[in-house]
Amino acid sequence: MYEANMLRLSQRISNAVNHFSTAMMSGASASLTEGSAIIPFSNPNEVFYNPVQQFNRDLSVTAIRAWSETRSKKIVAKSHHRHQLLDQNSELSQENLTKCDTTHDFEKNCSEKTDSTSADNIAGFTILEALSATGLRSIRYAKELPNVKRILANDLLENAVKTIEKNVNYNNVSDIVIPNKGDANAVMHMNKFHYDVIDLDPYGSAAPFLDAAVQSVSKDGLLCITCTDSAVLAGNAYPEKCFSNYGGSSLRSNFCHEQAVRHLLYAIAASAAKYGRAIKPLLSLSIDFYFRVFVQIKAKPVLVKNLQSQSLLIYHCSGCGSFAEQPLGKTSPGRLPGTTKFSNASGPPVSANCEHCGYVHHVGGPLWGGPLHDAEFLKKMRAIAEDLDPEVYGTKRRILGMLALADEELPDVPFYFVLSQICSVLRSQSPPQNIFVSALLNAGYRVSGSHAKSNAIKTNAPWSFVWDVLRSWIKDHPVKLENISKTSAGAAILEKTPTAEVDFTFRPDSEFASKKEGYTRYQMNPTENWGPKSKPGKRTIAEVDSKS
Ligand SMILES: C[S@@+](CC[C@H](N)C(=O)[O-])C[C@H]1O[C@@H](n2cnc3c(N)ncnc32)[C@H](O)[C@@H]1O
Ligand SMILES: [Zn+2]
Repeated sequence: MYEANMLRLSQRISNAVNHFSTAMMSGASASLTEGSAIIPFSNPNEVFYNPVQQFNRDLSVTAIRAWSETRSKKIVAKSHHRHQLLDQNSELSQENLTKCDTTHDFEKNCSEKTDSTSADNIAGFTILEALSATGLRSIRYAKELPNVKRILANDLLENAVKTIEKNVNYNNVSDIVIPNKGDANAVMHMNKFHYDVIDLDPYGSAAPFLDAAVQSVSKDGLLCITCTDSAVLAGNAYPEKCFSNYGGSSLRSNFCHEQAVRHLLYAIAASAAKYGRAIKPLLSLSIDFYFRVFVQIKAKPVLVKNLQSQSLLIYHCSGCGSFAEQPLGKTSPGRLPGTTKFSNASGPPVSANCEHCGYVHHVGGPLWGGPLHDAEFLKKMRAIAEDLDPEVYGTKRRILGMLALADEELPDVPFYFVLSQICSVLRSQSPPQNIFVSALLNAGYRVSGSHAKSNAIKTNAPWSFVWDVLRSWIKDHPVKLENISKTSAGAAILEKTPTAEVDFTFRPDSEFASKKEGYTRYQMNPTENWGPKSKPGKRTIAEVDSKS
């Protein structure tokens, strides 16, 4: 199944790019089809195109559809409610009608109000693609998203904007997509609360654009944000750079990919908070070499108060890899019913040295500690994805796989460990994953995988129990003590005898549901040079070919 999926994906990339490069070499004009868009090329160096990001674009079309359908439903429900209120008070309705007849301005206002309940106006929304390159994404949005009213396809470069114009005309979407030359930040700062959807897909980090984006997006609008600077966000070499770009220090850890997503969400939330806006992450993913989040912006200052308790530091043991969260704030019920009290959290959750192995902790963060995804949104998106035409959406199976994984993640448990990696601390063979998971479930703990890493385990079980499970396993599957250094973290953990009863009886629910659904769950890098694409002008046909 996995090989077949890989082959299909490689073939799609190869077909798209071969079509392009073969025609180029013969001097003929060439075009590339992705989704419903066709992009003609005359020179591979003139613009940016990264075929491996088709997943990002397919996923984004699906996510924006899910957001817009939910939004339309809410607007219709609100409008019905308003009409019901008006009907109940016929006197007031009559008064309004009379005023409409007599006052020009009010008439206009009334007709706008009437229009605003018509199906088109209710669902219509605007998009800013702030860093557009070829316009491919905007063209796909125009063709594939029902009810999109207007899209501004913006780029800083003259050449890129010319290409966007050419592509927009070629695809007959000039009634919807407006090419624009401008600095993304200037465009957003000049249009506060303006765009219903803002898509940021930069080279590297989106950090320089966050402050403008959180202000330019409309109330309940959607931010779709990519970051490809994974060395900063998920690596351990640049904690200071992560701190300056995203407001939190990165750590070397097995959970670095989820940590990266949480750094990005924290940076968006911290930017938004300054303007009385709060974030609601709808879907937050670590994908291949980049991160992509879909975040709704709520213009409710009262929600901003939660940011302190939704932010956390992470203590990570340098010896055994165990970790503990330190929330920065605490909420509790206020004195008056329905109110909330906000206060500082108590801590720290660990001592200077790890209680399990004695090594020191490193501190990372602050980062976003709230949920990564919204369950309702995932349900909606999965339903939409089920109906996608695989001929148009070449990455449909992967979208379904990724959404299934995201959907089963424990929403209130940040981070995860990888069984083989904690076993290597003890120089032990890994128990089968389902047996290990069964032991946690049998003890009453919750367990899930993570979309961010295959074989990851998220659990609310305390580390003391996790180590006891492995100590109990080792009793029946002994390790060679001579292979373990006396000063190692593993030796310190194995010195202790297990105190908890561990029941390894197999549980059917230890097999994660997403596995059974047969979708592409974890994509391996299918091509050479898999990664972010270089800027235009730096590529050759050979480089483009090497993708095939
Ligand atoms: C990674 S590409 C965008 C790819 C595109 N979104 C897609 O899906 O194919 C980044 C683009 O951002 C543009 N860019 C870089 N800095 C910018 C800025 N400050 N304002 C507007 N555009 C900018 C670059 O010219 C480049 O075309
Ligand atoms: Zn430790």
